[in-house]
Amino acid sequence: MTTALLEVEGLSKNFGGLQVSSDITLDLKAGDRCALIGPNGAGKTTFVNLVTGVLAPTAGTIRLEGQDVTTLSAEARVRRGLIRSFQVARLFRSMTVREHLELAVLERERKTFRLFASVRRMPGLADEVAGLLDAMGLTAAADTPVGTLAYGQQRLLEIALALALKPKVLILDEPAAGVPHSESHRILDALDRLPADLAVLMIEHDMDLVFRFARRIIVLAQGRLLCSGTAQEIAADPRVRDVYLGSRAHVQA
Ligand SMILES: Nc1ncnc2c1ncn2[C@@H]1O[C@H](COP(=O)(O)OP(=O)(O)OP(=O)(O)O)[C@@H](O)[C@H]1O
Repeated sequence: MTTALLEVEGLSKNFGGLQVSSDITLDLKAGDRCALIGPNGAGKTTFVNLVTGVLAPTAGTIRLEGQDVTTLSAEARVRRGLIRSFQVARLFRSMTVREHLELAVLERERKTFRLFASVRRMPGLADEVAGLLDAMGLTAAADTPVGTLAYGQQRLLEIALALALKPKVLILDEPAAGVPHSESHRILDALDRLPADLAVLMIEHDMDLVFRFARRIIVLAQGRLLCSGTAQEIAADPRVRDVYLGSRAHVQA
């Protein structure tokens, strides 16, 4: 039996009187390809913030490789291999794709920014960055400033940056955000090349991508785990249809 890399047990979060996450229990094992879905306001972002340490839970436990990390800082969780993809838009627009990846590798090695001038002398750095560029299909864009990248390339860089931190558990937050539907196959191709033993949890609104990527889909509704299953099981589950239709009716009301 494969041991879980991430175990979440009884996780709950209240904001004042509002319960936004309710008693969520799930786990991720090496090689998992999971997606977390649910209508707007279901609590997906809150769940990710709890797991990554941005928010403190009201109740529940989070374990990484069997160790309780519930009270650890977000940074300490990153050091233990729990990585969430982050938005390139927040980075330096004039720096190139390659420079961003070099910085991310250095960050992992805990070098400081002022050593950037000597970055290229770090043994293995160029090869590691070349490998990340290749895996994410970004080699041709290596010397492009991040500010001029197309959305699809930005999303690929976000995944590459997360991989540079050598994750064990990777949380992909909307990896196809802003990417035209016709281009989402590029994201899927890159996701197919993720390290096989990585545990991946994707939060994504593009259901086509979710259904093609995930071997297990977890559905949240009103902060609770509604059900989980394969793409076929989830697509056929009337409860899932109900929560999505219910939320649309609510939005239109
Ligand atoms: N800091 C907060 N204080 C109070 N309520 C909050 C806070 N953050 C989130 N909420 C509420 O918690 C609920 C879940 O929000 P959350 O952003 O986690 O949902 P989501 O599933 O990620 O939604 P979306 O798909 O729209 O991003 C919403 O009703 C939201 O208004």
